[in-house]
Amino acid sequence: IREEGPPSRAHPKSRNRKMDFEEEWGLALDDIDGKGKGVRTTRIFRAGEVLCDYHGEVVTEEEGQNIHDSTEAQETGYMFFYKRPTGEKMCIDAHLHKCCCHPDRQTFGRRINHSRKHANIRPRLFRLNFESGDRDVMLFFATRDITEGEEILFNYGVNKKQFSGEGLDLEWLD
Ligand SMILES: C[S@@+](CC[C@H](N)C(=O)[O-])C[C@H]1O[C@@H](n2cnc3c(N)ncnc32)[C@H](O)[C@@H]1O
Repeated sequence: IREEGPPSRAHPKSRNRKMDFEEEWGLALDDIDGKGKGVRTTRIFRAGEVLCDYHGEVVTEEEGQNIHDSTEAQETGYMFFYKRPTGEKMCIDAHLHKCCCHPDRQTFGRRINHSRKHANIRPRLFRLNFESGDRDVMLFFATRDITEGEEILFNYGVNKKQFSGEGLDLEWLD
């Protein structure tokens, strides 16, 4: 997954603390024919709205490549390579199912499938200030109104050669 690059909304009032935030926010994990897992909306999202982030550990491209090369092939699809406006090449590593900041729950960004032709969200890079310091955050925005129950998809911006680890049957990489 490769991309270049504030609005954030207040968290909705918590109705059920056990519910994953993103489920409450309007996203749910689902089995998608021929794609494994994917993410669907559970409410309408308006064009321009933020759906979620691509959550993971921010590392340099080189570190990301090393992790990629030493990780099982089926886990290597969970890495988002991008370039900062300053030109630095970086990677958000989400190959682990749970991250160290949310060890009790899964995040949805890593489960979003690819489509070039039917993408309905797009990633944008932000540099946000946290108590722990400034951090890169990749947010997904709706590119059009999205109805309830739609699968959310974004353009990975990769070609078949970059996915050679998965074999030659990559018709899905439209
Ligand atoms: C970031 S993961 C997406 C979530 C993944 N489907 C899962 O079950 O965890 C990327 C991997 O999902 C699969 N994938 C993504 N988009 C797809 C599509 N349009 N059709 C089929 N498989 C897809 C590929 O195996 C890819 O390496």
